[in-house]
Amino acid sequence: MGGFAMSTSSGGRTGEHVEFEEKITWYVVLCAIIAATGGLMFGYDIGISGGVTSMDDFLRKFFPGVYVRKHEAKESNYCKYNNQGLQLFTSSLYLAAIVASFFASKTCLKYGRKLTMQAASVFFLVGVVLNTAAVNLPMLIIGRILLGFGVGFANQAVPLFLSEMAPVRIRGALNILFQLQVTIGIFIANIVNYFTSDLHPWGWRLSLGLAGVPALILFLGSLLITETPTSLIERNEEEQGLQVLKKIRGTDNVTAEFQELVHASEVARQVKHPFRNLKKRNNRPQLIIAILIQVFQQFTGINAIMFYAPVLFQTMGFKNNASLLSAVITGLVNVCSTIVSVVSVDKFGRRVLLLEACGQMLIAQTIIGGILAATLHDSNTLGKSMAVAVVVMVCVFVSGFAWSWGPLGWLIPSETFPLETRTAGYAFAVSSNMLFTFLIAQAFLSMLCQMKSGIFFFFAAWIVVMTLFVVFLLPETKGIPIDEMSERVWKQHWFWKRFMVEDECELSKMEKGTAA
Ligand SMILES: OC[C@H]1O[C@](O)(CO)[C@@H](O)[C@@H]1O
Repeated sequence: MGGFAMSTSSGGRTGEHVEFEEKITWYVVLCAIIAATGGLMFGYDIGISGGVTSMDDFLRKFFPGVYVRKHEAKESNYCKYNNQGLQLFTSSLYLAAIVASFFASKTCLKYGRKLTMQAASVFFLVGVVLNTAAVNLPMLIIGRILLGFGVGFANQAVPLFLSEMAPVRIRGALNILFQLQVTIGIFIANIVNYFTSDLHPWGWRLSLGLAGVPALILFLGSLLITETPTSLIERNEEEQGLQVLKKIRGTDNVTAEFQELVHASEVARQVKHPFRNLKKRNNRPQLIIAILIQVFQQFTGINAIMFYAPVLFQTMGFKNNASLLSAVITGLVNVCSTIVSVVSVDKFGRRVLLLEACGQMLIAQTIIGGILAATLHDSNTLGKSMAVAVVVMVCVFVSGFAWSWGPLGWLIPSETFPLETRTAGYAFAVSSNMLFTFLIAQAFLSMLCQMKSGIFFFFAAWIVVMTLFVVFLLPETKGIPIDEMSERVWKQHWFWKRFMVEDECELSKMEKGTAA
């Protein structure tokens, strides 16, 4: 088995340190890249809706009222796109994904991560067909709901798959391949929109139809990849789990890691109701963090920019093409900065990236808000230099987000839950992301209309809150094997350790119960 690096990391579940031998094999990297195309589907969708909703042909067909308003000079730019139906087009996908993530947590547990990914691609493909052929609003929205099922299933299965496959030493990097593909998806979508906006009257159909490409890649690719050893062992296929572990680690010497996985799955098997178990005190730290990190990710205001960048730039007085082009630029910054995260997250750790980015995003949001407040009062356009300054600040904001809250919102929840609550706990992370993505998608244009430039100060205030959250409540998880998090992270943390005490009592009760 080919490998391109040799690594050992410490393992051992009760404080004793056992060495894991693990090569980083090409096979593991290939599986990770294929699985991460789930992120491409999600990202393409995020990027495509903003552009499509600013295309005249699309508006004329499905939202004629908005079309008329867009071209009336008297309407304030801030309110042109304020239409609940239009926002529902963007946000219905996320509503569906909230529900889907809970179903997906069950399929992940029962049928595995791989099958859940395949289901995701099938939902997505059917949704794409409906969207591309849409002749009326219901068809469009039903298509979006199916896409939402696809996204919910993929976002649940893919990051878990990546964290479980990864050798500890590069767990952060491999997991971030998911978010990297999200950003690539957004970027490709921005470029597609830039070209299709000139194809009248069917350019929007092409934009929506091309979403089928990543879904097809995920479907075909998932036939080639393996299930994770964790999931195999969890489903009583221990022998196969052992073989897969040997294959992905590139060595036969996997006994220590295998034993840890078997132990984790034995503990997990005693838990009959993972969702009920999540309510226990000792699971609270992971759950609170998984939810908050996703809520905060959305309250950075990222999707105000991702969904509505073209609309936002038009609000600032950019012409149609200039605003689509600016969205392409921010999309590129998003991809490149996520690569920074891939190479630095396992070196500098999670907290450093999150905190640095908070400073950067706070400055950018405040400056954007300041410029808009100062210049967009009387006229509907920014001067040239101010327009450039806004685009630069949007890039500063996006880059900070892209090497921190974007990827780590998925990474941290996927690496902190013990196996017995992992899929259930992770479903809360996914659904919180979807819920708050939905809220921002649904509310942003109305908020922009009401609060005008104040909306940027609103997001800036949240960034202050999330900085405090990281400083005081978020422990570092870099380089720690997932099944040792409880010992080495939660029980050591100044605040969260009080939640873990009960764990000991319960464990000993449980052990006595099994011994009796
Ligand atoms: O890259 C930006 C994108 O990343 C996400 O936060 C997902 O992690 C999306 O909500 C956002 O649109």
